[in-house]
Amino acid sequence: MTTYITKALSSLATNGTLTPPLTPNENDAKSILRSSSPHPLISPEQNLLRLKAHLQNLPTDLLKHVHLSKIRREDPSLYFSAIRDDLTGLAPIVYTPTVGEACQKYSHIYQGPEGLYLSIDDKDRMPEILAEYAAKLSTTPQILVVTDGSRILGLGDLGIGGMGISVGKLNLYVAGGGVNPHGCLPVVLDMGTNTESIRNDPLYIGLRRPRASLEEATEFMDRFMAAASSAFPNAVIQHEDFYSEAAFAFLDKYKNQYRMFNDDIEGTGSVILGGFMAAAKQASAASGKALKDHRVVFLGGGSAAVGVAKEMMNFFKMQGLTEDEARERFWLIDTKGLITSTRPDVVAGKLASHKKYFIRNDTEGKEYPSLADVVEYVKPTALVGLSTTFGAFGEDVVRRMADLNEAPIIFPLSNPTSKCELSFADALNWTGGKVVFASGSPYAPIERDGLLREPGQGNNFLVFPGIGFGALQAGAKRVTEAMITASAIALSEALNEEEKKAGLLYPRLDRIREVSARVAAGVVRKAQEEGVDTNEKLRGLDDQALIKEMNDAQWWP
Ligand SMILES: O=C([O-])CC(=O)C(=O)O
Ligand SMILES: [Mg+2]
Repeated sequence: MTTYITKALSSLATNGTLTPPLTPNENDAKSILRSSSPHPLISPEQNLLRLKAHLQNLPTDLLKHVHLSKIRREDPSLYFSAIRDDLTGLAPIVYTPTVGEACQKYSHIYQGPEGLYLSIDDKDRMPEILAEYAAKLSTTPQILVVTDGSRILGLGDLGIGGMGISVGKLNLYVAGGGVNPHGCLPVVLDMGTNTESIRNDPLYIGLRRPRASLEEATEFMDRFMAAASSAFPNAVIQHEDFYSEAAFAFLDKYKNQYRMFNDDIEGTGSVILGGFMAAAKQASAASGKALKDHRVVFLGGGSAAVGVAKEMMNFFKMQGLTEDEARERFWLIDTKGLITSTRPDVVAGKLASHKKYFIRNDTEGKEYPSLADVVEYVKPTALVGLSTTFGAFGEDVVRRMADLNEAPIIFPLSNPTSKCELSFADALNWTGGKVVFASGSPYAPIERDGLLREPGQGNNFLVFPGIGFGALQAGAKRVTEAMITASAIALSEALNEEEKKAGLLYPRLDRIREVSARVAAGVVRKAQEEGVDTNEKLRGLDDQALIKEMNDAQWWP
């Protein structure tokens, strides 16, 4: 068996694919038969050591990802023991950035089903298919992560390859949130893909048709949401990586109807609000500027950008600003420049509806097409990137941010690293070390001026496991906006003294279980205050007791 897999993996290393599929030879087949009963002398500890040693020998992160996926299917306890043992080291393999490459090559590295694959061709049979699937499961799903693959990280439309992201998110639900792996159901809704190279790939395992229109997709989603909520009545449904228009449309449509939330709009919004609360404090301490006077420029106009900007408005409301005043703190730039009321496409009524909220009315007919123009005009204290454009925060702009600010806040958040607007090293160099930094994908710490500088990772995995787990534990009927904001506040309060001293914006990854329990407790508390909880056992507990309940409910490998 091992030789077979080693051969397959080395073919993947040299060709980048598993083709042609290798067939085990006679000896391999014999060893497969022999290995079917457990070896009496092998302990779980030794298995873990063996897995680590094997991973070290694999030459690329993708091969490590593929090997770990196999282990997860065969032995979830070993898999999650490995992640528990070294989350910081393995998160970049099982999650971003490597999961992005795994989604791109999904049909090439496919080794068997990992969850529920639903096709738009079956849209009329959703209730039967889901009921049948539910009947076959030995445990009831608690968390569903569902994508249509239409906008995977910053990598675009990957069709059925989006399954990789549903699986990746659920890895973090288990490792970070403490959800039982048997309660996790990854789902991909195959509605075609507009990426021609994927459609024409002979190995592609999805529908070879252009992506369904939003109207067709909505019809499918309506049926899926209804059937999934009826087949798994207690589950929380997380929407992931839908393209912006669909993401907003589905969130608006379903948030008051089902126990669901959108991770890119709401999860990313929460995590950046949480990090910005710490960043703004640091920057204001350095500059003496009032917290309410921060000015935030966004590069990007997608679901994550608009979701984050809306969620960040809560920061300014906490400083006493009205909604209109809070909105005035944000300038959004999409592919056509700063979004102004006088821009020709805006005048022509062609602006996507989710961006309309942030149209600037105060630019007196002048347009600002580039980021550098906007920085000169706004003189921002903070720059947030959700543009999916690698290197979009160029040297001139970054140096200018450092001229304008004692401690410029720069958050290049696009994922994976190949789409990130600015590397941590460049951010430090071009600001002379002044930057307050968080990125979406991980960067390693860097020593500078005798200090170890640790970058923040403003990735929604710091909150979505807690949001989902909290909603589940509360038996929440809905996931309300206030519950999302509560998750951000709980995250910001989870920083311990050592982390604050080290200037971190986010808690360290090795405390993720504790942090998720706090986030979950914050979510439960807010659900109770909003009257959407149904779990009476959690009512009337003080904060410490609630956090303990969340900790105790976590699954461990
Ligand atoms: O998956 C991640 O790393 C964060 C995220 O939701 C995205 O980029 O769409
Ligand atoms: Mg996402």
